[in-house]
Amino acid sequence: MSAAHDNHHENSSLSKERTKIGVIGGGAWGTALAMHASLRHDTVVYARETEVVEAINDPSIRENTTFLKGYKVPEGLRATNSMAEAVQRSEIILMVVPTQFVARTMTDMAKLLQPHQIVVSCTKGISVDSLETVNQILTRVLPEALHTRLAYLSGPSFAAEVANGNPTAVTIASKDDEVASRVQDLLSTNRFRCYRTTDVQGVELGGALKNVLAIGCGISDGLGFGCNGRAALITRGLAEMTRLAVALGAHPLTMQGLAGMGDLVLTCTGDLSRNRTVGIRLGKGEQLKDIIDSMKAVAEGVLTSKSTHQLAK
Ligand SMILES: NC(=O)C1=CN([C@@H]2O[C@H](COP(=O)(O)OP(=O)(O)OC[C@H]3O[C@@H](n4cnc5c(N)ncnc54)[C@H](O)[C@@H]3O)[C@@H](O)[C@H]2O)C=CC1
Ligand SMILES: O=C(CO)COP(=O)(O)O
Repeated sequence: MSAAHDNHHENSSLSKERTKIGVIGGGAWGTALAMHASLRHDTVVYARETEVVEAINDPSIRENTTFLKGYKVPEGLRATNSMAEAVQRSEIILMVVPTQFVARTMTDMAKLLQPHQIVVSCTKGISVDSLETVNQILTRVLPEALHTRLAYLSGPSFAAEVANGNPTAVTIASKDDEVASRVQDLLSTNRFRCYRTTDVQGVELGGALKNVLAIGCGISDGLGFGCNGRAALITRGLAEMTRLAVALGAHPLTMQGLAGMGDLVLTCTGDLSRNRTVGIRLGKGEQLKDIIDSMKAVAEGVLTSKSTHQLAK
């Protein structure tokens, strides 16, 4: 099967191997992925916020009450305020911080990493300052020995649904297929199906660009434009995403997979989307600053729309 597609992963080959996983970032997605990983592996999540660590570890709470309220974490999951603890013990490190903090966080992490470890970015955005994708940031700030140890997880996956154990499928991208395959093996379960590809650029751009269109669809819905308008935005939006991504080196078929169309449809239609919610509120007449100020969570599409505009020009 072509490496540019989501490669099918047979259920029968689900591995039971156990390893150590560290998750960097205790927001909604970091927490949901840590909850998922802890069902199979010895997992520690690093969070900056003391209250997040305390609430997850407190036997009477066992929830990330700040970013993912309402979902009890599995028994084995532990949180820490020490990045070194989460990184140094782990074979796989899931990096789940918003785009604007990736460079700083990974510069701190660089001195803790060993070349046998694998770093999986689960972030979806394009830097507004440098117009870099996360892959470009990581290859700039991490030592060369780690450049082949990088992977990217993307696709339609609301944190709350993963935390709830709902069926989900994602794509794992790495320029080194063995690295993608290792991550695929270790993260797959019968409720969380991982496909894989070597098209890092396509997977990253799909995940970043769909957030911009989700804001657009939200605006359309907020204005009451209805289903016709939304379907037009999704369809023509996918064509625009594909043109930009291909111009930047992506494989066009990646945009038809989970990290492209899959996540675009989810985020443009699903009411759990923060980006879509920002758009709906804009469409109803609120000011962007007021919307952002009222949110604890990040809506990556706001800054990525600026980056995308620059890249398109
Ligand atoms: N929430 C979701 O359903 C999904 C989110 N993602 C992506 O995951 C990434 C992280 O998002 P969430 O976990 O949802 O975050 P969130 O919006 O729930 O929480 C904000 C995060 O930003 C971190 N943060 C705030 N200030 C910081 C700083 N100065 N330095 C470092 N980190 C700081 C917080 O610690 C927290 O982890 C984003 O790129 C998002 O697009 C991807 C798939 C699903
Ligand atoms: O990327 C996501 C689901 O795949 C989450 O989207 P939002 O950030 O818009 O909530």
